[in-house]
Amino acid sequence: MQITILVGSVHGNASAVAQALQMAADDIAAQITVLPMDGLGIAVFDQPGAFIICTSTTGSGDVPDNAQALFHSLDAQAKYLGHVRFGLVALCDSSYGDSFMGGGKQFDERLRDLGARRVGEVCVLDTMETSQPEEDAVAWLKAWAVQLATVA
Ligand SMILES: Cc1cc2nc3c(=O)[nH]c(=O)nc-3n(C[C@H](O)[C@H](O)[C@H](O)COP(=O)(O)O)c2cc1C
Repeated sequence: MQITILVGSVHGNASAVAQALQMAADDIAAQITVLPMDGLGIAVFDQPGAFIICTSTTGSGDVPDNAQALFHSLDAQAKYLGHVRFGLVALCDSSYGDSFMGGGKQFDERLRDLGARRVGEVCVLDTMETSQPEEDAVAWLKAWAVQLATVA
C-alpha cells in the first residue's frame, strides 16, 4: 500500500504528526511518503495510492499558508477526482469556536465536491482535548488502514 501524506502546517505541529504517522508505516504494511503542501497543485492527486490530508487551521478557520496553493488549485484547476481515496487528520483548537477545524473542513468539503472519497472518520486532534496528538494519530492510522483495505 502506498500512502502520501500531504501536510499543511504553520508552526510544525501537523508536520510532527505526519512524521509520527510515517514512523508507523511498518505497523500497517504501507509505504508512507510525507509531502509538505508547499507549492503543490491538484496534479499531486495523479499519484498512485491513497492520501492523507494532515492539516492544521490558522487565522479564522483558514488553511495554512503553505496549503493555499494546493487548496486554490482545487478550484482553479478543478477536475474529477473520483479515483482519490483520502483520510483527514485535522489539527485544531475548539477554543476558536465557529472557526473550529476550518482548514480541515475546507479540504474535506472541496475534495468530496470533486468526487474524492474520504475513508473513515476524521482524526480530530483538538489542542483542548489531547496532549498526545502523535499517539492519537497513530492509533487512528491503524484503524484507517483497515478501512482503506476494504474500499474499492
Ligand atoms: C494564529 C492561530 C490561529 C488559529 N486559528 C484556528 C482556528 O480558526 N480554528 C481552529 O480550530 N484552530 C485554530 N488554531 C489552532 C491550530 O490549528 C493548532 O494550534 C494546531 O495544532 C497548529 O498546528 P501547526 O503548527 O501545524 O500549524 C489557530 C492557531 C493559531 C496559532
